[in-house]
Amino acid sequence: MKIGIIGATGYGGLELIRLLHNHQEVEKIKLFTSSDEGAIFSQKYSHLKKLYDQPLEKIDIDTLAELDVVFTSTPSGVSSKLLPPLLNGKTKFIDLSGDFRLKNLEDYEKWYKKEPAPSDAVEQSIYGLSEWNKEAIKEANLIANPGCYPTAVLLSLLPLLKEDLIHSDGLVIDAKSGISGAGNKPSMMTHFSETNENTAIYKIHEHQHIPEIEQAMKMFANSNSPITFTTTLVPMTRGILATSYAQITSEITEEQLYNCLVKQYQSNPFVRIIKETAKFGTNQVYGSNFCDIHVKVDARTGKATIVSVIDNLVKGAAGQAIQNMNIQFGFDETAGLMQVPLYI
Ligand SMILES: NC(=O)C1=CN([C@@H]2O[C@H](COP(=O)(O)OP(=O)(O)OC[C@H]3O[C@@H](n4cnc5c(N)ncnc54)[C@H](OP(=O)(O)O)[C@@H]3O)[C@@H](O)[C@H]2O)C=CC1
Ligand SMILES: CC(=O)N[C@@H](CCC(=O)OP(=O)(O)O)C(=O)O
Repeated sequence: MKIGIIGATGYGGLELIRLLHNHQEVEKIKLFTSSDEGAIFSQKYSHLKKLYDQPLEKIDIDTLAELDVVFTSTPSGVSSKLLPPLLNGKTKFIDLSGDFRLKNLEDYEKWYKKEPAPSDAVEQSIYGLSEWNKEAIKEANLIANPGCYPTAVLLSLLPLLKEDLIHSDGLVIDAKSGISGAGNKPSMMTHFSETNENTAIYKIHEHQHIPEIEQAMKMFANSNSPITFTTTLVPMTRGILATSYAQITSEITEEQLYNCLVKQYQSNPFVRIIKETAKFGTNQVYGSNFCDIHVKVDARTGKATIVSVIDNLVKGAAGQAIQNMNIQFGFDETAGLMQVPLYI
């Protein structure tokens, strides 16, 4: 496999390189830049010395068209312009940004405040929630890799919504993320002195992942309710913990919710349903492609608390993108991805 990474210098790109490095099917990785053509990659990132001492290349349409698969790990508004002219060639594309996820172009404009991708490109894109869209992913030329928060939220809620074990009405989702979720460009949001010793809620009711979660709830669980979704930055580098609060449908027990999740994911290597646990946190998936899910019912309120954790850069971005490549090309789904989490 000859692979290209656009946005190789960013956090998602670096994580793609780390994971693809040990992938048996990968022969060559070309690294592209929009801002530093010719720079030796390992001089920018010393941890890659003796591994990637190659120059960064200019993004060139003809070079991209020669590759088997190209990952675009770029800010929103980039791949929507770059990829459409390339979509009918032999190269397959996996986009980590939000540019091709939302089928309703007005939603993209409203939530991302940017011009949407051309409608025919959006139409042919396949939503890459690996565990839920495998058949379509196998045939895809363009995969819209899910957002980090939607991955954590959807994997935990879809089975329960699909089986009508929880009500979609009144669903409240409170998600927390490490700072690397915001990429490598520092800002007032992510500056050390703003994030250290601080926990801050942001984009209240305005987060761009709201329409993505609602779209997928409709697509995979036939659920039409609007969600309440909030996001909080916590002072750590990696990890997402998403907690959802849902009213259970009558007479449903905790055991039934647990069994539903186990059944849904029994043949999926990266989703683990955790039953008894004194604590449940992001370190149990750190650096890995796992999504762990835990569910508890509060008999007093009739509500279920459903919690999931992922590493935003792995299952929430590069790991899921490689899992999708594996599915697309008929490789073992776990190829390059069975890291033991870095617990401590
Ligand atoms: N961080 C995360 O946890 C997750 C991120 N995502 C999404 O993935 C994408 C990448 O995220 P992340 O890696 O964190 O972002 P970063 O900001 O860390 O990196 C983005 C990279 O894109 C490149 N880039 C910037 N502008 C352009 C352009 N006009 N054309 C081509 N390349 C460009 C830059 O590299 P250079 O200057 O060398 O070209 C930059 O290093 C984003 O859309 C993000 O929202 C999705 C899930 C999780
Ligand atoms: C911590 C943090 O700032 N996270 C980012 C996630 C960005 C992202 O992944 O955005 P797209 O999926 O839309 O590309 C945020 O909340 O906007």
